[in-house]
Amino acid sequence: MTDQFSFTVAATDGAARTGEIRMPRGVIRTPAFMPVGTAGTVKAMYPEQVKALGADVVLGNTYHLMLRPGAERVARLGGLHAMMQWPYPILTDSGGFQVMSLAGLRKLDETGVRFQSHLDGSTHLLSPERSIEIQGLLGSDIQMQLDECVRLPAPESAIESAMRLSLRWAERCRIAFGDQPGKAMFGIVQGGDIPALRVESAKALVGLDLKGYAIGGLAVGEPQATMLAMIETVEPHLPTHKPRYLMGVGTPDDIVQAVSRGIDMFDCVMPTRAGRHGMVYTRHGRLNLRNARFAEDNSPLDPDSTCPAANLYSKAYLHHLVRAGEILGMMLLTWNNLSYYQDLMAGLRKAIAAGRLADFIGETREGWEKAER
Ligand SMILES: CNc1nc2c(CC[C@H]3O[C@@H](OC)[C@H](OC)[C@@H]3O)c3nc(N)[nH]c(=O)c3cc2[nH]1
Repeated sequence: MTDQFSFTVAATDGAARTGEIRMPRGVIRTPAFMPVGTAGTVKAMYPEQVKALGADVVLGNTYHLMLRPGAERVARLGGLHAMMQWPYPILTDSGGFQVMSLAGLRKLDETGVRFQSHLDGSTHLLSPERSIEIQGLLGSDIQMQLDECVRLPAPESAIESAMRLSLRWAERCRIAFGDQPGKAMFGIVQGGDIPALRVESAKALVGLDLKGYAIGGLAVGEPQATMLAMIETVEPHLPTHKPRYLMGVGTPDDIVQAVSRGIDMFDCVMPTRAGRHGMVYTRHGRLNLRNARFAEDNSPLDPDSTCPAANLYSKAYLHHLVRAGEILGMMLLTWNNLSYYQDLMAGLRKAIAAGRLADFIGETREGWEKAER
């Protein structure tokens, strides 16, 4: 049987690539932005809308879903795709990052992470094997290894031990995942802001011959320059014929910078979370619609956008909804933001295919500067 998970690079422009990941549940056009649907929903959006905007894959999260509604329950109910009415690919994170940032009492050792639920204080063990088992129960198409992500800045000793633990956990996840045609398990490169550790992590993971490689441990408080330097450090050691996923990134500028350095996949809560708080991303930059200057601005966010949230409603109305805390405000701004992110990704894919990425990035950044003035 041909392997049902394939990645094809259609064109390159410098280190940037555009291509497709083909899986049984659908095709993921890269560079891809993956809307975050942590608890089985992309907040404030209908799944049909998310698809219509151009998203080919959404994210779920082991930590949240194992606590509520529970992985075995999701499996009994037919899996995440059926529950959330998203028949396309789903990528699930392994939960480690969340445990370290959300859970109550937690103890990390070689076995895994023991923690107390932030919902009801119940105790849980998230081991590499259990994380893969949960992702399987959810029905995830692309599963992430369990890893230890260290926030930056951090002592080199902490970064080194987390990187080595993550490598040992990658091997255990690979054994637990076994051979599931049509599904994939990605390794996660760690190593903080230390180039030698980053290279060691990348080389060891590539030695496991995984289907794809994430760069983790970034967008955890470090300056953008450090994040970009680590991408440049790791990228040459990752195979060109497999996808690269930069976890938790990022702003539109982060994304264009990382795409030009060879990243294929992104996830970030920014467009959805910011939308719920009145912040919008447009071709003309970022606007805070809570600002009184919009109270009588009858112009739409972007008349040239195909998204009704951007070309139909006035800033004044959106400002009113945000100030009034109206649910429609969250819905429209989330819709606008995800639409802008997907338009940006479509523009990047097109520019790489045409060999004009540098021009596209220049034009895009010029547009952002307009609003800031
Ligand atoms: C924001 N910066 C950032 N996010 C990161 C995430 C996803 C968080 C996960 O949390 C949820 O969003 C809040 C998403 O879950 C659906 C996401 O996958 C990471 N996940 C793992 N396993 N390892 C990392 O090194 C890592 C680093 C990150 N840096």
